[in-house]
Amino acid sequence: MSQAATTPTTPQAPAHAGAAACAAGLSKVYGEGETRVVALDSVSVEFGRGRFTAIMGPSGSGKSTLMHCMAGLDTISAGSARIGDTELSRLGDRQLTRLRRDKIGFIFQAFNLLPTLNALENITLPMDIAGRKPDQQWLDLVVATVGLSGRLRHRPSQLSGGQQQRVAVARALASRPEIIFADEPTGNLDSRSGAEVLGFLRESVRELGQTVVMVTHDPVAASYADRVVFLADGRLIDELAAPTPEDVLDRMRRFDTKGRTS
Ligand SMILES: Nc1ncnc2c1ncn2[C@@H]1O[C@H](COP(=O)(O)OP(=O)(O)OP(=O)(O)O)[C@@H](O)[C@H]1O
Repeated sequence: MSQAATTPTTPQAPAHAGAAACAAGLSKVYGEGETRVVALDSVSVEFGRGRFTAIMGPSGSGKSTLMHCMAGLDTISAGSARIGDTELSRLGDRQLTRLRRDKIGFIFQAFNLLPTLNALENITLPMDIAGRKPDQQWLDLVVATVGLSGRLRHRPSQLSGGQQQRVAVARALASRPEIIFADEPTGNLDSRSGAEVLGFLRESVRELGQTVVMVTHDPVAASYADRVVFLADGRLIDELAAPTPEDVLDRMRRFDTKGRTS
């Protein structure tokens, strides 16, 4: 990565009780010698409880790496990453697996549903695997919120792309995780289905108090969030509150210009 990264505008963010997740001085280095890549360079950020945060930045800026490190899917090289009060670097593999299962919901670009199970079975699968009984009232609320009540017996192949992603959203919400990480959740959807899925994510934050962190390239998708944080060259360089698509686009253009002239 370039050494000429822009000065971070966000102050070092210490862990505090109100954050669903937080990173402090988080660095991630891949490879060594000539293949060494600093994917994250001392990133400090908090993801507030009950808030919807979008992570944006150019290709290769470290968005997925940040998400993977925060979700315990990848190890960190320096600094700290916490989910709630739990410091991830202190956990062994089995504890990390349990943490991901019990505290984190995931939504990916590919819906990752099991084709032989119907919508309801897909939604409750992670809890079935964990041997946990779903809270029926909560499950009913989640299913109603994402508008799937009439589709629960359908298999993924009998659902549209947007409906399949809504099943994935419901699956992520079903266990009431501490935090949901979504990686380009609308990347495979047309704009109308994408808007629906983003609307449901937004509603899960507003109505159900869920915490959502979403990686996206799309300024319109980012505008559904309460806050956008921007990465460039592995550093957190800026953030926007209550973003409109125009604000986000404008900010991205400015970074582009800086990148070309520096
Ligand atoms: N497993 C890996 N081994 C080596 N380098 C990696 C690995 N994963 C990511 N990188 C490098 O780390 C940097 C950040 O990658 P990352 O995938 O986090 O970026 P991104 O912002 O999510 O990009 P995109 O928008 O293209 O998905 C890139 O330079 C990438 O090449």
